[in-house]
Amino acid sequence: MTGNAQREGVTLEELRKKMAEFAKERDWDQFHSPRNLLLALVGEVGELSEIFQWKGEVPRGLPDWKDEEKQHLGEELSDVLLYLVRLSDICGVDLGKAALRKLELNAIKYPVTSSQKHTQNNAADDDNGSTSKVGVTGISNSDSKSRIGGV
Ligand SMILES: Nc1ccn([C@H]2C[C@H](O)[C@@H](COP(=O)(O)OP(=O)(O)OP(=O)(O)O)O2)c(=O)n1
Repeated sequence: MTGNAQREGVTLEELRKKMAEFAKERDWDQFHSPRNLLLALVGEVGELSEIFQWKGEVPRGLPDWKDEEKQHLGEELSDVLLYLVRLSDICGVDLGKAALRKLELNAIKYPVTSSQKHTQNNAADDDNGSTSKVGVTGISNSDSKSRIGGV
């Protein structure tokens, strides 16, 4: 099995258990309070932001980035994820379940309109791969009138 295949199989539950073990082995449970973990999470989001700071907009897939830069990005994304998983655990929230439920709520709040379906079909046929603003933002014209500034 390749490294990639292994990584694809990682579950939130595995990460939750590993973070719990990591803290226990070091006697760090005492420091992993909800507030401390939240602050650590925000700190790591700051470190993640620094990677993109002053670069302007960058294309998807980061084609011009060096391997070391992408590796660093992966490390900061991981720190954010690991603290988020640990914070959820310490707060007694099943993050996977909560996220699936939130996706369902999002789908109800932002239903796919027939015009968006039409746009997506057109985009699939479009050799340039360009999509309309509706497809890119996920906000339909009618939604945007009521939601921009009001969400
Ligand atoms: N009390 C702690 C300290 C660290 N970690 C774990 C979770 C993060 O994945 C990582 C964070 O480690 P650092 O605080 O050393 O942060 P960085 O790895 O980002 O290092 P630096 O800030 O030097 O770039 O270690 C943890 O669980 N609990």
